[in-house]
Amino acid sequence: MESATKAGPMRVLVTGGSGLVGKAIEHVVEQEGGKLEGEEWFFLSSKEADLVAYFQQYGHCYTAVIPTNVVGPHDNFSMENGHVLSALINKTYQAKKEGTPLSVCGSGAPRRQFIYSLDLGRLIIWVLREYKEIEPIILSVGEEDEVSIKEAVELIATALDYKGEIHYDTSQSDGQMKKTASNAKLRRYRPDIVFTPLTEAVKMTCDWFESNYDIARK
Ligand SMILES: C[C@H]1O[C@H](OP(=O)(O)OP(=O)(O)OC[C@H]2O[C@@H](n3cnc4c(=O)[nH]c(N)nc43)[C@H](O)[C@@H]2O)[C@@H](O)[C@@H](O)C1=O
Repeated sequence: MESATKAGPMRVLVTGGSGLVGKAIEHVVEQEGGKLEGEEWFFLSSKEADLVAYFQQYGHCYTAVIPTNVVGPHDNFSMENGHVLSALINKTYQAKKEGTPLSVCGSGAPRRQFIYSLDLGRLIIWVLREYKEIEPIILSVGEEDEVSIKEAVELIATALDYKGEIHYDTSQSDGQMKKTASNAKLRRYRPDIVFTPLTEAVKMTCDWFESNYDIARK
């Protein structure tokens, strides 16, 4: 850590700990233009955020991003502890294969905003290069793009061509009904941004899961 801080100018960014965000950044850097010369990036998971003080001490520029729920390839698709859409993609895939009903936790009524991981990766790279504030920035689709879990389940069923029964298990927790986040600050900086529509994001993630079933985390 100490030698890293002494290596020269760098940007430090605190993100959530999710593996798919790292993969998305890797992909964006490889496919859409590598690191510029002289750029040093350092990512901290939110669990390591206390290290921020360490970087401040050495005068390095840091900031934090706050993404909302994420969907995309390379996530953990575990039915027990995956993020909601990834867990549901795997559950739907298995239900189709086994001819069993799809079981969704809770009523399906809670609402969430989902950002496609590659959109998030692009935004994180923009933050590293251009965003100079220390105050965190929410990286999210708009409030108008919030969907219910039930609507998201229907997108997955269509993408995977699942025509079986969908059971909403209300003995399981709904969690928070809403966590609506405003992307007004992001919009002020980046009025040009066009987010991948959720239908496409879900379809691309389902296609990736089906094609990479053997290697997917699950
Ligand atoms: C990024 C994000 O990652 C994590 O969140 P998450 O698990 O992806 O999603 P959540 O907690 O925002 O919502 C899940 C909603 O969806 C329903 N639901 C239905 N069926 C399944 C299911 O099969 N798995 C899961 N996980 N949820 C299900 C479940 O009842 C609830 O209403 C958190 O660390 C959160 O703090 C955070 O920021």
